[in-house]
Amino acid sequence: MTAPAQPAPPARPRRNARFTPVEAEGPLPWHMLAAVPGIMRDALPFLERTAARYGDVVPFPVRGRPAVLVNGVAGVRRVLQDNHRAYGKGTVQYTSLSLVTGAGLLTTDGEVWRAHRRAAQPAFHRDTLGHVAAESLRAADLVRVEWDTAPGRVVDVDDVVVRATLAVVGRALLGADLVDGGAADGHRLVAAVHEALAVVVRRAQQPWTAPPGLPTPAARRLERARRTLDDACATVLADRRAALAAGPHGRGPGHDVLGLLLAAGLTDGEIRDELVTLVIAGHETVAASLAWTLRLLAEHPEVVARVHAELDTVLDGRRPGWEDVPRLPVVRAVVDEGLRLYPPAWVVTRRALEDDVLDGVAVPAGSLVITSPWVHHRRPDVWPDPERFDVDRWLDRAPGARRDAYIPFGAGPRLCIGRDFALVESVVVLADLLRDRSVAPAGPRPAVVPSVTLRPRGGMHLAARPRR
Ligand code: HEM
Repeated sequence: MTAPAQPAPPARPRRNARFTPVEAEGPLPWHMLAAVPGIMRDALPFLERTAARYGDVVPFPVRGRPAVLVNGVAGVRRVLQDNHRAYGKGTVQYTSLSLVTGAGLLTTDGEVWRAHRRAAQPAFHRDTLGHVAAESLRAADLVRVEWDTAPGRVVDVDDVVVRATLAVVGRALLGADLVDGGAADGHRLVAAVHEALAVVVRRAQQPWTAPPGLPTPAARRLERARRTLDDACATVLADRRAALAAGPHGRGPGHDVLGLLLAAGLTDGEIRDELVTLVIAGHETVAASLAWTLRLLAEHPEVVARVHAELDTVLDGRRPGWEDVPRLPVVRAVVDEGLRLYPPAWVVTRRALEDDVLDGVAVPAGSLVITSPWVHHRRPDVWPDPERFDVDRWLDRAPGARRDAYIPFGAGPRLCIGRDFALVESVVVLADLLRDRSVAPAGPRPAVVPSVTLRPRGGMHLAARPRR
């Protein structure tokens, strides 16, 4: 005899129904209010807690257009890849960034984006990145010199890699020396980028800040920083035009990104926006990744020993080159694992242009959709013991589910144009630095400051030790 069917328990009313039309549980306004000071200090634990408590689609209780945190592997994949046409870049994150970058690849949509991406793409093709490896060795030299001359061989790695990676972007993409050359002095350029981004981040965190155009102190700082960036770009462009007028030069107008953009007929204003975008997107991201990865290595001498064994076998004492990159799987696994735990682009946002359904939840057109590589890379169902720095995740196991749950460079058509550039640079810099040395912590692991990228609070002080 079968038991009589039990009536289904009445569906529990959604506690946040008054505050969001998105039919999933999420925090209530007073939870958000209580969380604000913590979010302002460090948004990452809040995002982690929220995802762990509410699941794959979490609406926030905001007035106006809904805001949803999307954590599910399928949901994030749908936003960035499978249904990418239904999502645009009109979010606070990107409109604030465009105050500095203008309408560059990171912030634009539609035809302008497509045309500029098509024009720039050949400069980033995997087969053309030999010069990135060569420039990365010069970057490693910069770090090496600082390390070898610093008292106690302790340096703020973060400070030096930011300048080193700026030099790589300048020379590899624009044929310009942004650190020691005439375009701008590196410290000033780095300071201008930081200044501009600090204002942008504050704007993104506090949507109630003064409208652009009001002469507030922050607006004046932003304007000064923009002028430094504009001057550097104008110098780079003028130098290239002068060189072209003087006859064929070096890699010519058609090969590096500046040459490609000129050849595609972009206006000076459009080129300025793309150059600022590439300088901003292309150096602090790689620098943050290198700084955190070196810190993880400093805490894991057993992994450094495996790196040393690989470098001894493959390089036998010489410096690494581009052709070595595929032959260094352990170094590459270190880079991949570093990017998993410290994805510099820790949040990626979109505006829903149409109604959609994400992980079974209807998300209306106009919603702000927030995805977080930081949260995604810590899903315990995909990444067992997620906080563990475990390079064997990349060496021993088939990609399986982790392929879709690993998004340090985004996914789909808006995948980072500089992905392979960054990977070549990171592998070559790490291989060259570790060839003859180890790293050791000089103090506790710094706190993470989730700004435009993940910055180490107070810098990243590490000691270099000669190899035993
Ligand atoms: C570890 C280093 C890097 C990380 C983690 C990173 C991360 C990302 C992510 C997550 C996106 C997608 C954003 C979105 O979908 O909204 C992106 C886009 C982009 N990145 Fe990177 N990036 C890195 C290095 C670079 C480098 C080296 C360059 C250039 C030299 C670069 C240039 C760009 C540009 C131009 C875009 C916009 C692409 C488009 O939408 O067409 N990035 N990056």
